[in-house]
Formats: sequence, structure tokens, C-alpha cells
Amino acid sequence: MHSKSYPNSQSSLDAPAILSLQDITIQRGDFPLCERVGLTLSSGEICHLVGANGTGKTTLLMQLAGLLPLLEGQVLYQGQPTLPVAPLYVSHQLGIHPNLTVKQNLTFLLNLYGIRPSAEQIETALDWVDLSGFENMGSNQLSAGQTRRVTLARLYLMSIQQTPLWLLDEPFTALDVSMVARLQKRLQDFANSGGAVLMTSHQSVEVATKSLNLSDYLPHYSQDELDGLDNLYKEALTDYEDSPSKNKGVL
Ligand SMILES: Nc1ncnc2c1ncn2[C@@H]1O[C@H](COP(=O)(O)OP(=O)(O)OP(=O)(O)O)[C@@H](O)[C@H]1O
Repeated sequence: MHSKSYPNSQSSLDAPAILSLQDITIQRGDFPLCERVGLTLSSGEICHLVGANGTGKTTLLMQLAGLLPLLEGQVLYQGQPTLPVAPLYVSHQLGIHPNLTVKQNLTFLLNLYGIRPSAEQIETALDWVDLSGFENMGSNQLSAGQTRRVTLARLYLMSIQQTPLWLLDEPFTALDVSMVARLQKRLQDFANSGGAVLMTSHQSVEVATKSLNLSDYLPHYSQDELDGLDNLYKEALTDYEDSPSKNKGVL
């Protein structure tokens, strides 16, 4: 995957990048997961975010969506600290409420981005994900792939007028081959219309124009820091061995 070439990259030299990351730290709690991460994502580009499980791909997307703090480094959206409109963030946890119908969930997801869809638009978007006739079905009756299709149906109705940046976490998970192909075509159309996409996937992304591998940005600890961690572990182990019942569950 990492040796893949990206011949379709079409960054514009004039406009500022839609997303620019400079030396940012990806972090959950106190511990940095990745350090000094950099990326430039211009209009027309689709970036495939890769890295081993737990390296921080979801964390980075959540930081960029404003759901987790970004403590170090600089992020610019179209050259500014914030986008005038929020990026579209599609979580791998989907955000589908089981007690709402398919239509109510899709309407809610679109409302978040200022779209008030007509009945016809809902019908067309659901048709795009092969869920025609599911409008009034309870979302708790959907399969995993159908649930993901509901959350992705909004992509059919969203354009760069709503937001130029899509942040997609594992959008292909649970989808069949034909839906993955349809979705890739939609991402390409969005990029061709001037948008930019940053997305994770453990599958290949044929329409990607570049990739960012977070495994290249793992933190490097000095020998002193490693010795410090080692000493902490030894102290905890000694403590446990001295009084195992008191410290049950610590190690
Ligand atoms: N809700 C959470 N609270 C605290 N730590 C978390 C939480 N979710 C994940 N982590 C930790 O943050 C680290 C990064 O997780 P993240 O989900 O960003 O990784 P990822 O690269 O997206 O992994 P995967 O490929 O498995 O989806 C992991 O080591 C994990 O233990």
C-alpha cells in the first residue's frame, strides 16, 4: 500500500490548501500517539489515512472535527484557523438513532449541515444507497451494512456549498463491493467539484490521490524517558509482590 503511486494528484498552486497540518500532535489524554504530523490537502485531493490499529487515525479525524482538543501544532483550513463552515465528519460509530426511522435519521444528519431535504431528495438519496422503500422503517431493524448506508446517503446530497472538506472514518466498513465502488465514484465527483477528502480505511482506496501513514510519526522516547517508564513498572511490580491482595488488579 505504501509504495502506491498517486498519478491523479491535482493540487492547485493558487488557492490555499483546504487543509494544512503543520507539526501537529495526535493525542488522547496525556500521551501523544503521533508527533510532528504534517499534511497538505488541496482542492481535488483524496487522502487515504493509514496506520496500524491504535496509531491514532480516528483520534486525528476527531481532533480535526473539533471533538477532541488539538494541543500542539497548527491546523489551517483554507489558510484560516477555522473553516467558515464545519467539515463533514462521518464517524465510524455512525450516529444513527435506533428509535428513529430511516427517513428521520437521514433528515437529522442533513439538518446538522443546514440542509432541509425535500421528500424527493430523501427518496433519491436512499435510492442511491439501494434503500428505496425503507423510509419509514425503524433503524433498529437494519443490518450493519444498511445502517452504514443510511449514514452515507447524506453524501449524495452534500456538495462543496455545504462544506469543502469531508472527514470520513472507515466509510467502507460493512459495505458490499458494489456500494464501495459507488461510494468511491461519489468521493471522486466531490473532489472533482473542488472538495477534499481525508479518510481512513483498512481496504484499498482506488480513488485516493495521496496517503498519510501515521506509523511514520510514532513518538520517539529518549533513553532517559524509557528508563523512567521502566523504573515505574519495576516499582509497581515490587509493590504488587510485597502485597498482592492489597494491590489486586493493579498489574
Ligand atoms: N474513548 C477512548 N478513550 C481513551 N482512549 C481511547 C479511546 N478510544 C481510543 N483510545 C486510545 O487511543 C489510541 C488511538 O485510537 P484510535 O481509535 O485513534 O486509533 P485508530 O488508528 O483509529 O485505530 P483502528 O485502526 O483500530 O481504528 C488507542 O491506543 C486507543 O487505546
